[in-house]
This record gives sequence, C-alpha cells and structure tokens, in this order.
Amino acid sequence: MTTSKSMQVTEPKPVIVIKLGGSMLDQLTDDFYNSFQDLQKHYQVIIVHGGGPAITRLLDQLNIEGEFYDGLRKTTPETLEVVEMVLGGSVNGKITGHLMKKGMKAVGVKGSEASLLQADYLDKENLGLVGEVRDVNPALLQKLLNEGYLPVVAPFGRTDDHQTVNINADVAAGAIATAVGAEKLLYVTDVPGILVEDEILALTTPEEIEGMIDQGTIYGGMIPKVHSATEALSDHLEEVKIVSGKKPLMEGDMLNGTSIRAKRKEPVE
Ligand SMILES: Nc1ncnc2c1ncn2[C@@H]1O[C@H](COP(=O)(O)OP(=O)(O)O)[C@@H](O)[C@H]1O
Ligand SMILES: CC(=O)N[C@@H](CCC(=O)OP(=O)(O)O)C(=O)O
Repeated sequence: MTTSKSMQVTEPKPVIVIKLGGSMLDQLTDDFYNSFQDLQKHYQVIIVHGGGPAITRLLDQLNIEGEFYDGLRKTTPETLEVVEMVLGGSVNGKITGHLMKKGMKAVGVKGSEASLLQADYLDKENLGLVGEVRDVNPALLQKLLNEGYLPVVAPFGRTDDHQTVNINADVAAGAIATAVGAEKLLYVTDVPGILVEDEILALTTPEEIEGMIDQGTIYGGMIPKVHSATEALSDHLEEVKIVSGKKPLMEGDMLNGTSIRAKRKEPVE
C-alpha cells in the first residue's frame, strides 16, 4: 500500500555574504562567533575573510619587504607563498575552527579551487601576482549551502594559466555575493561604519561615496570596501552594510553601521 505524503516545498533561505576584515579577526569574541548560529536561522551564510595585518606580521618576521599600491599588496612569488600560508592556512583554519567549536558545519574553501574565482592579472608589471575577478563559479558554494555547510572562503583566484593569485578580500566578497544572488552583503571591520567627522553615516549612495573619496573623507582600506559594495548593488541586493566586529551580529543589529543603497531612501529591515 502506498501512502501519499503531503509535499512540503520550503523556500530556500536567502544568502548572506559576510566579509570578515583582517583588522578585527584577532579581536572577534565568542559572542560574535555565536551570532552566526542565529544568522543561520534566517540565512544561508557564506563568510569571506581577509587577514592583511597577519600577512604583514609574518612578512616582517621573515624580513620580506611589503609594498602597497592603492591599498593592494604587491605580490611576488615569495610573498604569495606567505599569503597562502597565512590566509589559506592559519587564518582560514582559525575562523573555521571557532565556528566548528560552536557546532556549525564550517568548511574552509580557497577561491582558487573548484573554479570559484576565475581571475586575470590586475597589473602584473606593478602588482605581480594580484588578481581581479573575471568570473565566479558558485557551484561548489551552492552545493555546500544546500547541505547545510557554512563555507569560509579565503580570497584567492586562479588565472587561465593556472597561477594562484592574491585577491583583495573585499573584492572577492562582492563578486561572490553577486554570483550567488545574495540578498545581503556585510563588511565587518574595525570601525562602526563610514565615519564623517567622527559621526557614523547611517545611509549613503554610490554618488556620495565618490564625492567622499575625492574629498579624502574615505581613504585607504575603506576604498575597496565601498567600491565593491557599490558594484554589488542590484535589484536583488538592495543594501550593503559596513558594520563593526566589536559587537555580535544579531539580526536586529543589521540596522547599525552604514547602509549603502543605490538611492537615498530610509533603510528597511
Ligand atoms: N570615512 C571612513 N570611515 C571609517 N573608516 C575609514 C574611513 N576612511 C578610511 N577608513 C579606514 O578604513 C579602515 C578599515 O579598512 P581596513 O583597514 O582595510 O579594514 P579590514 O581589514 O576590516 O578590511 C578603518 O580602520 C579606517 O582606518
Ligand atoms: C591584493 C591584496 O592586497 N590582497 C590582500 C588580501 C587580504 C585582505 O584583503 O585582507 P583585509 O581584508 O584584512 O584587508 C592582502 O594581501 O593583504
């Protein structure tokens, strides 16, 4: 005898991409890591992490000179080896380990693998092995999300000539958010949002951002964040947030920090 089971079709949860900045990684608290459990009740979560300060520390210890152009690290083959050790090794392992300790199914993923981040050289002559994202293949991430895993992505890409390249983590997060059709993109950093004369800007637009860059109000590591945020905005992803990592990321807290939207209107839940 066959029994007819009622088919329950449940909508997949929306995707949220959270970029964890290297500026905060050493200071993230237990409560902060706990908040991913809460977020997973509402979203499928993807983490993309940086780790610039940790890379610089190890390069200094090894007496390898670092050079930056417009906030991007000039990456020689020797530097890349260190970047891979730090981002692909210790940093990725630490974040994944913290989440697993909390009972989450976290899994480390390198952007250079499974055709995830397909890259071109950004400016080989001046920057060496630094990539810009040409295309993203989110198939692996989607499979992992469907199985309830929480992917933790290290920002590497792979060129057509099979070279691993170093990609700015803000750029990687924006590209991944677009490719997976994320509904939310959050940049977690060491400041509570975009600051103008020490005040947090609650809401801003790409147009205003360009003005603030021209005036020097937005500079340094904030520039790749706001540019990636602007590029990721779409009908599907209406808002990108820049928030502090000093507090846990509760669903309600999404209203804190700076909201970047295509047009000026009040932030919505
Ligand atoms: N208008 C601004 N408001 C806040 N921070 C800014 C602004 N302009 C530049 N910054 C800098 O951006 C930094 C955050 O970027 P970055 O150091 O790259 O962090 P992360 O490692 O989290 O990506 C802040 O610590 C601050 O020094
Ligand atoms: C090309 C390039 O500059 N890559 C970055 C990748 C890490 C990163 O972006 O880390 P944060 O998010 O902590 O800045 C770097 O080597 O520092």
